Parts: sequence; C-alpha cells; structure tokens
Amino acid sequence: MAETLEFRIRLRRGALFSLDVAEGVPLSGITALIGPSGGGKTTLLRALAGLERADEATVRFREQTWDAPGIRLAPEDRHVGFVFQNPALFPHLSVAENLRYGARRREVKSYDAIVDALDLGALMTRGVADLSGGEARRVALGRALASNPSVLFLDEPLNGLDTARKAELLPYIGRAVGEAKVPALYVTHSATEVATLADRVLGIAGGRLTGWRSPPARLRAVVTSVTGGLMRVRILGADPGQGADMTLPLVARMGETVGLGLPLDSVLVSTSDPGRSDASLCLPATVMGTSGGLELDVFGQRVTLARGGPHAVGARLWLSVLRVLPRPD
Ligand SMILES: Nc1ncnc2c1ncn2[C@@H]1O[C@H](COP(=O)(O)OP(=O)(O)OP(=O)(O)O)[C@@H](O)[C@H]1O
Repeated sequence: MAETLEFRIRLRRGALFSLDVAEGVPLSGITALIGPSGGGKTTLLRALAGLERADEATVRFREQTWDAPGIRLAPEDRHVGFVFQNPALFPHLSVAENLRYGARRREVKSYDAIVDALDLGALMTRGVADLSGGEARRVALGRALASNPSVLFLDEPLNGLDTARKAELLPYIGRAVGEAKVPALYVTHSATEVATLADRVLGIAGGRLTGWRSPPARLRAVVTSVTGGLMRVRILGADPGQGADMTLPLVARMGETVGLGLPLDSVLVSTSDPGRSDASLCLPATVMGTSGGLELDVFGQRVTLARGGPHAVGARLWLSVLRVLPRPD
C-alpha cells in the first residue's frame, strides 16, 4: 500500500492568487507546511479536504481516490480531522459531549488514550464556554482525534495564544498525535513548533510548493525520573554532571526516549564556554562537517543546524539553547 497523500491541484481565487501544486507527502508522523502569509497553506489543506472547488484536482490517499476527473469524494468520507486556529467548539455542549460528537461517526479505539494524552479527564463535565484558551485547544484536538481520522490537518492550532501557553500545549500535541498514530499535516509560522514537532518540512509560497527543507535538528534524550506532570531527562550519550539533564513537561514514561527540538531561532553557537547563562541547555559540540549546514557531534549524537558559519571541522563549540520542548520518540 502506498503510504502517501499524492496530489495535483490547480485553482484560482480572485485575480491575484492561483494555487498550482503537485507532491507526494509521506503518511507518517507530522509534516509541517510552512511559508509566508497568503502563500496558500490554508487553501491547500481545504482543497485536499474537499472543501474548495478546484479547476483541476487529483488526490489519492493511500490507495483511495479522493479526487480525479469525474470523481469527487464528499469531505465527510475523507475522514480528515481538522483543527483550526479557532477551536470552534459547540458552546452548548460539555467537554465530554464535544468529544463524543467527534466520535459519532466512527468507532474510536483509543478514546481513553486521547483523554489521557490531552489531560482532559478533569474537564469532562465542564461546559466549554468557560475553558481557558489552552484548554479549549486541547478539547478541539481531542475532538478531532476522537473522530478516528485517517489524517489530521492542523492549521496554526496555537495561533492567538501567548508564548507560555504555546509552550504548555506543544508537548500535548506531540503526545496526542503520537499516541493516536495519525499522520498529520501541520501549518505553522513558528520555528519552535517545527523544531519540536515536525518529522519533515515542506515549503509553500505564492501558491507554489518550494520544496522539502532539511528535517529539524533534534537531540534524543532518555527519561530518568517522573514527578507529577514533569519529567527529568538526560541527553543520550551524556554522563551525569555534563549539563545535559533538564526538567520538562511529561510526554513519555520512565526509561523511554524523547526528541528535543533545537529551534534555529533559539540556538546560539559560541566558540567558548558561555558559563552561566539564561539558556535551558548549554552543550559542548564538535564540528563534524560544514557542507550541508553545521554538522555537529553532541555527546555522540549527530545533529545538523541549517546554518553554516566560519567553523573548521574538529572545532569545539558550545550550543546554548534558550527553549527546549520534548516530543515522544
Ligand atoms: N475567495 C477568494 N477570493 C480572492 N482571494 C482569495 C480567496 N480565498 C483566498 N484568497 C487568497 O488566496 C491567498 C492564499 O490564502 P491562504 O489563506 O491559503 O494563505 P495562507 O498561506 O494560509 O496564509 P496565512 O499564513 O496568512 O494563514 C491569499 O492571498 C488570499 O487572499
């Protein structure tokens, strides 16, 4: 079975915008769709979901034809779980009823796992009108996952929240999507979201795909202890006392491994030990190559930062990472 979402879509909107795209997106993990405002990200997701009329659309999901000349599968038969910028919950229903609404058409095997992964247990009987912004986003994601979707489309799901709320929610997204094992297309403008969540990154601008970017740099770490909603992790390959331990939101169990994204906009590279700093991590690294970005060895792990710099192979560097968020491996 071809594990891809294959599409060729052409459409025009007004006199100024046209979308003309063709690609095959692997249906595993999270694929980030990034690009400037007005580039066509939302239009592409809506067209794939069958919510936009196109001049030409051929869409195949695995072995299933969603669109082809003379064929147009109804949006509800594509089983796309959509999470929008605005949570759009049903205001007259409780959290549990909102989730059940999601599950009304398809049997869900992992309902309890979704409730757990998103920490919704304590909210179930609450009305949705008085939920905080972050809680409402968790419920919206839970409702989409409860519909047992074949694919999840997330369109800037954290938009409008402040930085602290976003940092709180990101690990939940990684955990819930990982737990539900649903492939996801994730539209975002945020380097942190890409670094933390994405398995691969596709660019779009001016209604045209601009190609696959290098995958986000991520270090692997192991969970060394768990307390309440937090876990202590140590970067794999590091010994105690090497500055590679940190406390993070809980996304995995004791002994499991997690990925730590290194968002380009929050990594500082220096040639001497910066000592005490505001960084949540300060890691020694050795330059292994500079041809395809800055290839580094960090405690025996290879990571490539998508930026060069005048560094010689073998040089000793320090990475100060200002923001680190985990996702399950
Ligand atoms: N019905 C319409 N008539 C005219 N132009 C339209 C129509 N619908 C969308 N557009 C234009 O299509 C372009 C792509 O919009 P889209 O919302 O897909 O962009 P986006 O990449 O998701 O942007 P953002 O990051 O700001 O959400 C925009 O320039 C928008 O103004």
